[in-house]
Amino acid sequence: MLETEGLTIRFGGHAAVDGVSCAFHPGTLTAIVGPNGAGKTTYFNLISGQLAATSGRVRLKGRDITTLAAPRRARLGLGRAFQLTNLFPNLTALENVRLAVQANSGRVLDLLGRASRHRDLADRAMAHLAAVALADRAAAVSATLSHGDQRKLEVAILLALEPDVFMFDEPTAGMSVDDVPAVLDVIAAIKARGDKTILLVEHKMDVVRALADRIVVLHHGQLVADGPPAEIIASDVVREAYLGGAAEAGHG
Ligand SMILES: Nc1ncnc2c1ncn2[C@@H]1O[C@H](COP(=O)(O)OP(=O)(O)OP(=O)(O)O)[C@@H](O)[C@H]1O
Repeated sequence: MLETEGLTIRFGGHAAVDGVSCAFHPGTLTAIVGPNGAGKTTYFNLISGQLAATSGRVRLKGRDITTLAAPRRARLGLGRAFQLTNLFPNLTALENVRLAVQANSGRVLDLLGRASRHRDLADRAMAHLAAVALADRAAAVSATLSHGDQRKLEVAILLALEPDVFMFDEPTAGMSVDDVPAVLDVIAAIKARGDKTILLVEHKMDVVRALADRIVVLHHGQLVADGPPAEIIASDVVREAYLGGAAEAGHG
C-alpha cells in the first residue's frame, strides 16, 4: 500500500499540494483529476521523490519514504513513467527494455550460462515490447521512433522494472489516436493482474471512465473529492472544479 499523510509542498507562500492524505491499494487504479494547476503533477513528484515535501509523510508498504531520494524509492517498488527522460536515445528499443530487464533481474539469471542468459533477457524484453504493440520496432534506434512509440517504449521499460506501484502522468498525451489503445490496453492488463497499485493523472475523462476504479479530485492543491467514478463524475464539487473546461483540455 502507498499512502500520503498531510502531504504538503510550498513554493514561496503558495501551497501547490496542501495537506493531502490518501491511501492507494493494490489491485486498484486511482485516477487523479483536477483542473490545470491543481497540483496533480506536483503530488506525483512528491510521491516519487522528484520534490521534497515541506511537511507530511509518504509511506510505501508501511515504510516511511518521505526523505528518500527518487532512485531509492524506485528500488523499493515505486515505478513512474517519465516523459521520455528514461530513454537512452542512441540505443534501440529492444536494448532500452533489455537494460531495464537486466537492472531488475536478480541472481537467478547468474545461474544460467552466458548465452542463455543473454537470450533470456532479450526474450523477456521482446515480450514487454510486444505488450505495448512495439515488437515490430524492436531494432529501431529510440531517437528515431515517433513520439507515440517513444511513450509506448517508456511503458515497456516500466513493465520490465516490475514495480509494485505504477504511476502514469497523462500516458497518452501527444499520441496519435492510433497509438492510444495499445497504451490503455497495457494499463488495463496491469490492473487485471490485481496485485499492482496504479495511479493515473489524466485529463481525458473517457480514459478515466474506461480505467478508473476510483477518482481522487485535487483542486488548489487540496483533495476535494474521493470515491467511485460514477459518483465523483456526477458530483457538484467536480463540476465546480472543472468550471472553465479543464476536463476536456487533455494537456498539462
Ligand atoms: N517548481 C515549482 N516552483 C514554483 N511553483 C511550482 C513548481 N511546480 C509547480 N508549481 C506550481 O504548483 C501548482 C501546481 O502545479 P502542477 O503542475 O502540479 O499542477 P497540475 O494539476 O499537474 O496541472 P496540469 O494539469 O496543468 O499539469 C501550479 O500553481 C504551479 O505553478
